[in-house]
Amino acid sequence: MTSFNDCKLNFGRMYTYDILQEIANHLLERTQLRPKIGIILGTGLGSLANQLTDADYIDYQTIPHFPVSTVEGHVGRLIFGFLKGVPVMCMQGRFHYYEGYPLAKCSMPVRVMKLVGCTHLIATNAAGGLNPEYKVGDIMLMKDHINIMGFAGNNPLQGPNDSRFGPRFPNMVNAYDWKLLKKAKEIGKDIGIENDLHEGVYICLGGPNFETVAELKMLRIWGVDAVGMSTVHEVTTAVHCGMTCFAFSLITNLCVPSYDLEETPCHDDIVGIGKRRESTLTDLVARMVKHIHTELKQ
Ligand SMILES: O=P(O)(O)O[C@@H]1C[C@H](O)[C@@H](CO)O1
Ligand code: HPA
Repeated sequence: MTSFNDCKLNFGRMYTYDILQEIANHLLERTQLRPKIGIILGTGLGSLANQLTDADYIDYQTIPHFPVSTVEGHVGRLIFGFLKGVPVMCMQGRFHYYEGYPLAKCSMPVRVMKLVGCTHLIATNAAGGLNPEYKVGDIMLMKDHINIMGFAGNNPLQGPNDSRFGPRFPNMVNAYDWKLLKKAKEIGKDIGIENDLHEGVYICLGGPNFETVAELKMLRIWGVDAVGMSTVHEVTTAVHCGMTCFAFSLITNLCVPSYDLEETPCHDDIVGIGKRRESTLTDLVARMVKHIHTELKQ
């Protein structure tokens, strides 16, 4: 018979407050930096980390209780460094549900960010563009998400609630900070990408398969603009523990609900688009980081 403890393990709830504090303390011993901003780099977006200076690199496998990244394009290390002079904590590689990790484990690093002292989360991802106006290489600022896995009873906050992180029933209205969204649109204009910039609704599916035509048709009716396999559980966890969130999707492929397609999504192409858009994405993130840093000082 399955015991309560087995359930806790199965659902990734081995990440108690004490364990997460142990991880955070371990990290704080390995770096002098005390960042307020945590960044998660999505598929193909990892090279943004190359812009960090005076950095401390901490491989996931050297951190107690940390999982490893198993997906190509996700290096698997934490980087504490300066992005254009602002200290940040950056995940170069994230954890996905399809890798076999429970959602609470996938989003565990967000709680570690919180315990390290981060007040803000910037999450990025590669996603398929379902909105017919989107082009490959566009950026979709996330204004909202649909937590379909949560609808199906799979949520990173499931299980006993530890109120040191947040309330039992957190509010998800305005999960994505509208002031940061507005700022990102201004920055988009400043750097001349306003024609490639959208705001929209993201959905995280379990993956690892891409979607069927029938699924894409359904998601369009639901008002989804971009389809991916991450971020929602990370943002849910961040909002629960009171972090301010900003997130965007790089549109790496088009999700066309048709059976007559010459091209279908492919992971290698998805990784490649991130590399192609590296300088724009770095510029956007760096300017957002600078803005948040300035706001925090006021
Ligand atoms: O980590 P993200 O959400 O950026 O990765 C997306 C979803 C899959 O992991 C992968 C598919 O190529 O890219
Ligand atoms: N579907 C789901 N996840 C994705 C896609 C997609 O088309 N592209 C990048 N991540």
